[in-house]
Amino acid sequence: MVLAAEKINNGFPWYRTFDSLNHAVVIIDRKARIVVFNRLAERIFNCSSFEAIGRPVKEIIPKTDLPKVIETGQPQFGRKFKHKDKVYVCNRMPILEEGSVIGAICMAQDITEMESIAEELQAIKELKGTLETILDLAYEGMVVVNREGRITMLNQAFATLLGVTPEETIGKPIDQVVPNLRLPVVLETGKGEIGDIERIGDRDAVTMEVPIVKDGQVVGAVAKIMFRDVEELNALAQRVNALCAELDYYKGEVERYRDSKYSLDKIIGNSGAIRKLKETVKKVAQTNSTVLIMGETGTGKELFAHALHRESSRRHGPFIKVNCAAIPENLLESELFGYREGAFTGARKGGQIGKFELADGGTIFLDEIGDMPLSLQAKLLRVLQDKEIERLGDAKPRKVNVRIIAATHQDLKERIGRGEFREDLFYRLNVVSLNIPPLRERKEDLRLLVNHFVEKYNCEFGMRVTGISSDAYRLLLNYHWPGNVRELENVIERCFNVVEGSTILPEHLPMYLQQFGRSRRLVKKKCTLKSLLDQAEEGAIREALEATKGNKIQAAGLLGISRASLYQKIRKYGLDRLY
Ligand SMILES: Nc1ncnc2c1ncn2[C@@H]1O[C@H](COP(=O)(O)OP(=O)(O)OP(=O)(O)O)[C@@H](O)[C@H]1O
Repeated sequence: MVLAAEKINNGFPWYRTFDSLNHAVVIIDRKARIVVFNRLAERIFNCSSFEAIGRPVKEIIPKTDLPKVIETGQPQFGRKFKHKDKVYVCNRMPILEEGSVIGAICMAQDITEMESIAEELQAIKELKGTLETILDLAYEGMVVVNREGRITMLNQAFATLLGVTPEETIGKPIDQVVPNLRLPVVLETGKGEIGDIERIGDRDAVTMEVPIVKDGQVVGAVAKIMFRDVEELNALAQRVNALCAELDYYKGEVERYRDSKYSLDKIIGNSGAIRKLKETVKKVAQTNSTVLIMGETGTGKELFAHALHRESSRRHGPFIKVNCAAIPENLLESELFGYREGAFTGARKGGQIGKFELADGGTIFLDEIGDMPLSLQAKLLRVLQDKEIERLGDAKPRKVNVRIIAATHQDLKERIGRGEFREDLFYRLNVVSLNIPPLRERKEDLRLLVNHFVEKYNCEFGMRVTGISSDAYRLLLNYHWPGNVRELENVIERCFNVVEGSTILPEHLPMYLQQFGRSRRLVKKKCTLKSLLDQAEEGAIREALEATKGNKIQAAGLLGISRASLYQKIRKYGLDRLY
């Protein structure tokens, strides 16, 4: 820095003092020409003092107001200005000599950092204000204490419970304000306590108390009221329990009804009738037509209904089965169509969705349709025509996108004749019909079915039965199977309970089957009682020997006769060559 009037004051370079200040200093004379330009000024305005001194200040700092100070003689304090991304604050003052202005001085300081700190502080202040408002408006009561257990914050909700104002509690020890809270213990142990029931004001509240930990040290603690009243919690728990129970009920219902278990390949049978039915199912599955499945009990009607659903484009939708015969008549309507809340005494709150709505986008299987009451038949007819349902007690029609498959073991024409089934409904349902013949009319399927069930029960029982003896099979073949495939399956399952070796023998079959075989033989031959008894005895001995693989001791045991007696009878019937 160079000074215009050099080295006065005993040669001490006093002007150097300006360089040691952490302010930028610019001094001008009466004509606004620069006389002092210190080192910081040089750096800020990127101009050396050598260049600046003697030049009009406006040439070096065009925006400065310093000449105005000379004009007015008035100082300016705390003026902010920006220069190259930095913020400065400056004071400008006139320099006086004997009352007249002989120049002016400007001292500027870089406050960029302070500015950003101030901005941050402002943001924090605003955030604090917002948080305070949130805490005060919060429904839950909240209180914060410092390390000493003195209250630093208590929100309005808590204050209301205590009947005080938040302000009057600040700074007070927590145990004086809320004696029952366990905050002092939490401060001591550093462990949170959640779900305690504590008396606050005039009620038992459920609280949560947790320490505030900073750098591993407990610096305070906070308590929050989770439920103002235990009763509130009880009510909530009851509500949650009720909702869970309801959810379980619906989950169970959906699981029970939604799943269509059987595909076409699960239907066993190679008879012409079964093959043709499978072909029809594949074709019909591509349409939305209503299907009526007819057949005796146990012929596999439900199996075909499942397979039809699985083959159709609705396979990802629900498959809902309704057994019209199993549901009491007075409940069937609400079961099928649902009901509105308050539709009848005992109706669930919120009403209930019916099976038709549950099947939306999928298939509804109306099993035992022949048992549907006439009043409901009329309603079902409307659903078939309009594709919409009405919940019980609710006149608002609801569109449903459902494919209907109905099944019956009854002769519907006969029922129509007796006035028990609507003819118009029969024709609406019978758009496509599948007639499943009884097992006795397709005995060629018997072998496959037997093998299938033997395999199934081997898996279920963990056994290794390889098959059925020819005698036993003959008995099955001769039987008329009134219960069809279901009955056959039951017979095989029963055999698994009694079979000992790897083959199912006649005596493993139920007695009625064994007797059925014999009585048919006997009736055909028109024998005398004596010969009938002999035949029965011979048959029993043969079966016992077959079952025991010729072991006479075991066979005698099975028949409940002595070994000697068995030998005698073997000889009598000429069986000694065979066994
Ligand atoms: N072709 C088949 N292949 C394999 N299992 C079959 C067959 N037909 C029937 N079943 C079995 O027989 C039992 C009865 O079948 P399903 O319930 O489908 O008969 P249904 O005709 O609907 O009887 P119902 O009229 O009594 O309701 C089931 O266990 C089923 O798995």
